[in-house]
Amino acid sequence: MSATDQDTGRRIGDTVLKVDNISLSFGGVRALTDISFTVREHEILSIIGPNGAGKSSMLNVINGFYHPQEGTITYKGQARSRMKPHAAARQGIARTFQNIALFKGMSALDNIMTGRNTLMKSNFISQALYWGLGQKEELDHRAFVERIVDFLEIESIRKTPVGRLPYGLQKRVELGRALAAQPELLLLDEPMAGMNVEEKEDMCRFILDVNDEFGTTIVLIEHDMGVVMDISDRVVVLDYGRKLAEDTPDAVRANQEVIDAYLGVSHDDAA
Ligand SMILES: Nc1ncnc2c1ncn2[C@@H]1O[C@H](COP(=O)(O)OP(=O)(O)OP(=O)(O)O)[C@@H](O)[C@H]1O
Repeated sequence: MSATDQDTGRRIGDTVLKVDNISLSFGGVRALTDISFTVREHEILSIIGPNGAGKSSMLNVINGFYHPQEGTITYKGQARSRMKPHAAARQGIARTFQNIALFKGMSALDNIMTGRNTLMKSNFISQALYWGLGQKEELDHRAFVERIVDFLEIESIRKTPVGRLPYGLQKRVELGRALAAQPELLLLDEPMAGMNVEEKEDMCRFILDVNDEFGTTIVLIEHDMGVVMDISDRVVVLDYGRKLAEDTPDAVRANQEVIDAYLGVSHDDAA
């Protein structure tokens, strides 16, 4: 299960996201210090590092949840020091969260539908005025959501309230909701945390398929080194809010600083 260009026929493109000298503090806590790295179009880039290294904070800076004190994010050629999460969503950035953030009482289908919100053009007034137009848009959105349901192989649970689903399937629905926004850049925060081996294999397959079939660029945080080494084109290593390495999986695995800080010691969830 390797994600090299040769295997998948993907073409890694130019830089789509550039993180430049990002520093972020919460009061006296320095979460990120002078972090720079690039993400290329169509690649799968993993961010790894010990607990508290700043991985989730980095994703939150990329999609506008956190505003760094220093540095810039350049996405599709447009540089900014801060932006709002809905602006990031409109520009094609979607994410999932470490702890599942779904509407537990709503069906899998309706949860995935909420991912279409940023793409809905007709608001309440225009829907009232041009009922036919709003109806057509609704049908298009529903059709797209059904495609996602097919793609993620969750037909049998589409009507089930997500709170009743096993954890692995909830994670899959959350991925579906992110995909509903048709993202160009997908940020996944520990998509396989808490999963058994079989669920992890399924999720790996879906991530590779999303990347391959939709051409989606993916940045993911993952603790399972087997998964990281298998599916990543490149890996960024953080430690205490600083970048230790940005390289291919093989080079990262052989990097003595990374081994000393992270790979050489036992840590949560590491395979
Ligand atoms: N909203 C916040 N308020 C205060 N401190 C925060 C906040 N978010 C993160 N931090 C702090 O920033 C540092 C980095 O946290 P972050 O969650 O980004 O690390 P992480 O590498 O994702 O950790 P984990 O692997 O445990 O999820 C930690 O010291 C954390 O306590």
